Amino acid sequence: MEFDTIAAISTPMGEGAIAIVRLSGEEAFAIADRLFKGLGSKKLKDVPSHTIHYGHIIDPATGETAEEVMVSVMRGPKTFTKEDVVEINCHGGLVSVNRVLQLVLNQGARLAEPGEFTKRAFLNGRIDLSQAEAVIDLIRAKTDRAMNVALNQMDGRLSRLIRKLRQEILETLAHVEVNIDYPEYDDVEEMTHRMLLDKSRFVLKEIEKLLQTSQQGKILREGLSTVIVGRPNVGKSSLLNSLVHENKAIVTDIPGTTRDVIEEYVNVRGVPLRLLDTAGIRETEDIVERIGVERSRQVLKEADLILLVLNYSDDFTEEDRNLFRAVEGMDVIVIVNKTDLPQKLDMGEVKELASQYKIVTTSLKEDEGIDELEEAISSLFFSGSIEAGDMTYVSNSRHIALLNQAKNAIEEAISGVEMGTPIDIVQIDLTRSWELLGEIIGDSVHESLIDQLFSQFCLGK
Ligand SMILES: Nc1nc2c(c(=O)[nH]1)N(C=O)[C@@H](CNc1ccc(C(=O)N[C@@H](CCC(=O)O)C(=O)O)cc1)CN2
Ligand SMILES: Nc1nc2c(ncn2[C@@H]2O[C@H](COP(=O)(O)OP(=O)(O)OP(=O)(O)O)[C@@H](O)[C@H]2O)c(=O)[nH]1
Ligand SMILES: [Mg+2]
Repeated sequence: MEFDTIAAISTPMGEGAIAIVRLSGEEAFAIADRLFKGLGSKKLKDVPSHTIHYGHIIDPATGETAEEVMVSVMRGPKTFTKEDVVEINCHGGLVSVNRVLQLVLNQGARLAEPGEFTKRAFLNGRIDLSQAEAVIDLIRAKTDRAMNVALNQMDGRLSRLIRKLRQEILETLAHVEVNIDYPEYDDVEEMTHRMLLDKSRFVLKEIEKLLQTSQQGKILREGLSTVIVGRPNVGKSSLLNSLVHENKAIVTDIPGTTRDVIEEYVNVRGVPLRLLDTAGIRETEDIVERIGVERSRQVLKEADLILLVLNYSDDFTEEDRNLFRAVEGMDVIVIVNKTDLPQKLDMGEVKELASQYKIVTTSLKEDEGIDELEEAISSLFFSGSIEAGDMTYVSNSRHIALLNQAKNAIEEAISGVEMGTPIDIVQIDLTRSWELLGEIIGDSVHESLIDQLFSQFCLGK
């Protein structure tokens, strides 16, 4: 495939030691050669591939030196994009790289769109769609485990498994075709049914196995959505601050301090939490607070984990009881806070209501109980057993949705065979599952989806 030559700054905007302007495409060497002056009169187009060269960038309009650089030269197809790639390593700092980028664009390169380098790696066939999506996950990974999941997917593990399943389905379909051609043998129909069932059940089991990893996979990728709830003034914002080890949320002794939902990412012993501090839930006349309380109820519904905070130095109220009702059936840790103050709370009542939950007592003021809470969170979700190392996880909602649809199609094929539905109907279901699995790796996906996926990348990636 032939594309124009693109360029972008591939390092973050800001001061740093080095910043890179990357070029990819047919004209990459020619454009670089019009700007680069190395020692002697060597031309980048003539140097061996995968070598790096010291020299200067000269503004052709003025003849003045614009930058002192190192230039990497990589000839396609053995490059990230499979095209000719030049990377100009500039001094860090915004003026320097922007100046070099501008000169490169003046020479005919086009400014790359976000994700366009990776998109080319996909369009030129170096990686498939799920591998490209893993590149985004890798950049966004907030913990070691999330990074390992992304690395595995980038390495093509998920792709290989999906390809294997598609191959199984294809072979099954081919066998059915062959058998249909020999209807004169009596046992052919019987054989066809047997094989269809065996193969479909095998594929179904593999898809189910993958889907079973999706909950943990999603948590590793997006963080466990953890909502702190409790009556006003019990110490919810203090809890958020303790867990993130920073004063992120405003804490005062005025009930109703937090008005909006506050979101922070924190890594608790390898469990990535997306921590949400909410407005204390109570009936209120204050309009701003009321909106906040409504939002608290909203985020509650989407939570993976609830941290329900009670006040040790206050009576158990009807509002507390309502909270327990609101979180019924969810994963909950009950936190009894302010144990440094005199006890008023009836712990017997709490223990009764929270019989199926873990209860942790804290004094956030005295910095007590946080260790126990962190322990409770990590043991609740990983029971110490999760290791991203060797597992193939599905973590991407697009993949999960497609796997679920493929699963449904296979299930329909199976029940079709069992109920004696005509074989051509069963073939349609199997073909559909084959297509749905194909969308995961980007065989048979719509162009607008591809554009939308790559636009999530950062500039220069
Ligand atoms: N300077 C720099 N560092 C970088 C990147 C880059 O583009 N530039 N990468 C950008 O993300 C990552 C490295 N990823 C890469 C993946 C594949 C190839 C590549 O050339 N693959 C060839 C085989 C190369 C060979 O055999 O020597 C291929 O698969 O055909 C290059 C970089 C991280 N570090
Ligand atoms: N004595 C004592 N005071 C605490 C403790 N934890 C929090 N506080 C105090 O309780 C008050 C309320 O704390 P916040 O963290 O703002 O409570 P909140 O639940 O976020 O309150 P709202 O946002 O109004 O719903 C503040 O004055 C805190 O300093 C504790 O363990 N002991
Ligand atoms: Mg608060």
